[in-house]
Amino acid sequence: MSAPNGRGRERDNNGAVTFAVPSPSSAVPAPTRLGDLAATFGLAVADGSGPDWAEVGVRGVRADNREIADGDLFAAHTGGRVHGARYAGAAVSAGAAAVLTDPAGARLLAGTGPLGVPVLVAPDVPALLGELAATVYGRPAEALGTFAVTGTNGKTTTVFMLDHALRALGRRTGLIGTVEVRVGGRAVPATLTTPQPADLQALLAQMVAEDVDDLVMEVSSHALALGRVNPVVFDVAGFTNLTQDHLDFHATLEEYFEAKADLFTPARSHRGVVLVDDEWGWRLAERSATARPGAVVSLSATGAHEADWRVHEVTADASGTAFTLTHRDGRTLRTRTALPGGFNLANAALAAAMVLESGVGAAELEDALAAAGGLSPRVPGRMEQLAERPRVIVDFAHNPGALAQALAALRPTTAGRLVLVFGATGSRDRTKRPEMARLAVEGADVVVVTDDDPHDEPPEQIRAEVLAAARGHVPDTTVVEIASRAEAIRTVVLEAGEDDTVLVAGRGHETVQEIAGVDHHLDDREEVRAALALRAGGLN
Ligand SMILES: CC(=O)N[C@H]1[C@@H](OP(=O)(O)OP(=O)(O)OC[C@H]2O[C@@H](n3ccc(=O)[nH]c3=O)[C@H](O)[C@@H]2O)O[C@H](CO)[C@@H](O)[C@@H]1O[C@H](C)C(=O)N[C@@H](C)C(=O)N[C@H](CCC(=O)O)C(=O)O
Ligand SMILES: Nc1ncnc2c1ncn2[C@@H]1O[C@H](COP(=O)(O)OP(=O)(O)OP(=O)(O)O)[C@@H](O)[C@H]1O
Repeated sequence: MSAPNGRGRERDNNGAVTFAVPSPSSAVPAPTRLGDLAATFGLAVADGSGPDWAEVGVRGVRADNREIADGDLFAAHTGGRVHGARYAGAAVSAGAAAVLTDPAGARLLAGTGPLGVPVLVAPDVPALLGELAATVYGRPAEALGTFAVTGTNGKTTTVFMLDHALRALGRRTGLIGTVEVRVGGRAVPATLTTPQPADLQALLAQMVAEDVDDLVMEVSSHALALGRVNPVVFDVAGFTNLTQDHLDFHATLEEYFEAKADLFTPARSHRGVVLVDDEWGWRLAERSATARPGAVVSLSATGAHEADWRVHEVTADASGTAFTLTHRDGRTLRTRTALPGGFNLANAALAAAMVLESGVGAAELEDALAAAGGLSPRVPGRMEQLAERPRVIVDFAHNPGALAQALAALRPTTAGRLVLVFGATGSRDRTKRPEMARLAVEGADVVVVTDDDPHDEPPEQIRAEVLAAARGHVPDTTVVEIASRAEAIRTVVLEAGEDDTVLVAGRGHETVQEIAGVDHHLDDREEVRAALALRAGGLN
C-alpha cells in the first residue's frame, strides 16, 4: 500500500482534499466575524492583532497553507512532523484573513515579525477545529442525509454500494473515501480515507452548495480517535467487521475496537447498523442495544436468527449472488450483487439495511435496485476482474482478514490453481506479516512474494520475513520470491493456465509505490493489462 491513502510515510502532498476546479460562487459562505468565533470558542487574541481584529470576517477554515483561499482562517497547529505555524506566512500570502494557533505556534510567530493579520490562540486547536470549521461553513452536515461506514475491511465497497443505491433512488450524492472524493459527478483522488476536520467541513459545504442530497463516507478508526469528523452526527452509521490492522497506531485490538465503537454513540450517529458476523460486531451490537435500545440494530449476513436484520435465501450463479434481507418486524427486500465473495454479500446487505434504516421503504428500494442492476457498482481495485481465462483479479486485501476472505471467495470458483502475488508493507505493523504468510500458503496453491510499499525498510528484509513464515508453515506449497512487483505480475500472468486464477493482492487502486522515500509509479492494473497484452501476443 502506498502513502497517498494515509498508511504510508508522510509527504508534502499529503494534505487536504481539493477539487481541481474552482468552487461555484454559491459555495462561498457569508463571512463569520472573528469576534464571534473568539467569544464562542474562548479564543485569546495575540498581541499585534490590531484594534479591529474582531470585525475581520473569515469565509473558510484550512489547516494547510496549500489549501488556503482568499478570506480563510489558517488553523496552524502542531503535527507529528512540523508545526503548522511555520506556514503562516505562506498562508497569509495565499489570502488567509487570520490565523488560529496554539501557544507554541504563537511563540513561533512572535519570533518571525508581524503577519499583518489577526492571530487567535487556543490551547488545543485540533480539539476544536471540527466544531469551529462547522460553524464557519454553516453546519453543512445538517443539510445533508449522512451515511458513515467504519470497520477494518469493506468500508470502500460498502460506501460505493450505498452511493449506488441512493443514486438508484434518484438522490444526488457526495462520496468521501479511500479511493476518491466525489461531489455530484466530479471526482478527485483521495489523500486520506477520512479527511482532516477543516477539509471535511469545507467539502460538506461544497456538497451543500452543489445541491447534494446525501453524503456517504468512510470513517477510519484514526479519524474517530483524532476527532476528524467532529461535530457531525451521522443519520446512519454502519459497521462491517474488525480484524487485525493498524496496530502501529492503536496500542491494542481492544483500543482499535473502542475507536470504531465510538461511531455508534449518540454524539456521532442517530442510528446504526452493525454486522454481527464476527465477535466484535456482536459486542458492539449488544453494548449498543443496552445503551441505545432501538437506535442501533444488528444485521447478520450469515442468517443468524438473533439479529434484527438477516440475510437468507441466498442463491449464487456465475453472474453474482441474489439474497433476501428481512427485518424481524417484517420489512423485506430481495436484491443481488455481482461482486464476488461472501464478504461482498455482507457489504451489500449492510448498504441496503443502512438505506432502509434511513427511512426508505423496502419496496421502493427493491424496485430502484432492480432497475439499477442490483448492488453492483464498479469499485476500483476491489476484486476487480481484468481477465477471464486465466481469471486475473486485482484486490486491495492488505491485512490478514481481507486476504483470507479474498482467497476463500476465489477458491470455490477456481478450476485450476489459485496463484497469489502479494507482499507486506514496510515500516508498519510487522505482526501482520507471519499471519498473512500463513493465510497465503493455506489459501493459495502458488504464492509469489514480492514488494508492496517498503517505505523506509529494506525490501529484502520484508520479503525474507514473509518467506520464512510462509515456508515454515506449509513447506510443500510453491513459494517463489520475485522482488519487482511488475516482474512478479508479468511472470504469473504469462505462466498461468487458462483455468487458473491469479490474485494480485494488497494495492488495489493505488498508483504509487514508495521505496526508501522515493515514489515510483506502479499500478497493478496497468501491469496486469500489459502482461495480458504480452500473453495475447505470445499466444497469437
Ligand atoms: C497520524 C495522522 O493522521 N497524520 C496526519 C497529519 O500529520 P501530522 O499531524 O504529522 O501533520 P504534519 O505533517 O506534522 O503537519 C502539521 C500541520 O502543518 C500543516 N502543513 C504541513 C506542511 C505544509 O507544507 N503546509 C502545512 O500547512 C499540515 O496541514 C498540518 O496541519 O496531518 C497530515 C496532513 O493532513 C496527514 O497527511 C497525516 O496523515 C498521515 C500521512 C497518515 O499516515 N495518516 C494515516 C495514519 C491515516 O490517517 N490513516 C487513516 C486510516 C486509513 C485506513 O483505514 O486504512 C485515514 O483516515 O486515512
Ligand atoms: N466485508 C468484508 N470483510 C472482509 N474483507 C473484505 C470485506 N469487504 C472487502 N474485503 C476485502 O478487503 C479489501 C478492502 O476492501 P475495502 O476497500 O472495501 O475496505 P476498506 O475498509 O475501505 O479498506 P481500507 O480501510 O484499507 O481502505 C477488499 O479488497 C477485499 O479483499
